[in-house]
Amino acid sequence: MAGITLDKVRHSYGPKPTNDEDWALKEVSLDFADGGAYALLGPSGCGKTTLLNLVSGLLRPTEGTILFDGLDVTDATPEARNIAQVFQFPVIYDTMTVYDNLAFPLRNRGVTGPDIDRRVREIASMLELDGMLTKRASGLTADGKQKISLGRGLVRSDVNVIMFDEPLTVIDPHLKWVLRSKLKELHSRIRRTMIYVTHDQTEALTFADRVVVMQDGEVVQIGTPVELFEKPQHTFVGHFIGSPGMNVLPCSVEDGVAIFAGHRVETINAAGYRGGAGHVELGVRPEFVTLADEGIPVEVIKVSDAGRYRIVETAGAGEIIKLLLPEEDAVPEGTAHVRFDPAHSQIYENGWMVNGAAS
Ligand SMILES: Nc1ncnc2c1ncn2[C@@H]1O[C@H](COP(=O)(O)OP(=O)(O)OP(=O)(O)O)[C@@H](O)[C@H]1O
Repeated sequence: MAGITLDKVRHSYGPKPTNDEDWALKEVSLDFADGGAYALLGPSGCGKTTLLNLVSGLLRPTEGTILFDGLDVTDATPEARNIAQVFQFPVIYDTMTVYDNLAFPLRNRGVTGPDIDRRVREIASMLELDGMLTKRASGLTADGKQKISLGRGLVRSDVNVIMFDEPLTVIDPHLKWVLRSKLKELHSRIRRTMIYVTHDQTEALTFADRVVVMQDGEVVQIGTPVELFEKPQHTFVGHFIGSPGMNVLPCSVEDGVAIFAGHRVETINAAGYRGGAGHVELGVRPEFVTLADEGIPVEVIKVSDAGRYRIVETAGAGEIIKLLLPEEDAVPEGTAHVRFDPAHSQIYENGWMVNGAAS
């Protein structure tokens, strides 16, 4: 196992990067702790696969250094880095049996005898493949084949890190949540460093202890699922994580208090704001907006069912403000008032949380 460090790593696929857009990965410095479960989360094209391939050694960074347990591996091959990687689509040998597919990475590394049988059966049982070990892989469904791929990634006990690149894409939706929880359980059992790439927040938040949120080739926040929910350091994180995402409203700050639509709004961080030339916004998640007898006047414009809650979409001061209402509560008609929880309201300047690190 290994702790992995990226020190000022940048990557461009073109030969002479000059502009900001030329970098598929802008400067990234981060640590993946030994034995941690991480997710790289962000929309398509934000640089997740590029970052993963830099760690695995499939790509060499244009700039910067990659260390495994303090050792510089920037120029080391994927084989020398001793990693296992599971891709989006199954990578298996169709003509081999399920058993031989699972045993392959072990035999390839010189493992012999009873150790192979023990590991193969252990992994097959975890992935519920034990009933089909003697079948040829070609006869399996797409789900079954991807399970073999996962098994091949998990079977070796000597790897430094196991990396998953959108591994559940071809999996049937019903099986997805089973495998998602299974991977989490596997991580708790084997405590190997794992990095899981996805654009799906549910997958990231279920699997990872810490999530690395990316946008436009940059890491915007690294945090636990709770930290990303409660203290989004960037409005992008607020939008991208949560369903629905955080309300982001234009505001000003006067004497350390945020002003939205002429109303004073208490926040966790406006008191420390010294003012500047930046664009200031107020962020509050729908979970922390409530209906009140007085406050900011709004009109209810849409109500949708979300299980135990209803999502109530309101319009106030030309902005959409969403809130969650317990299903037993009555939906107001016409004009209503909303209130923001001061402990969960925060201001942002140019997208970044004001005094983020200090709060
Ligand atoms: N082989 C390549 N050659 C040139 N540009 C590339 C190459 N691979 C990726 N890119 C570009 O680098 C940027 C980051 O791509 P990357 O595949 O790392 O993003 P991603 O977040 O993994 O996206 P997705 O979820 O769609 O796989 C994108 O602008 C992409 O077009």
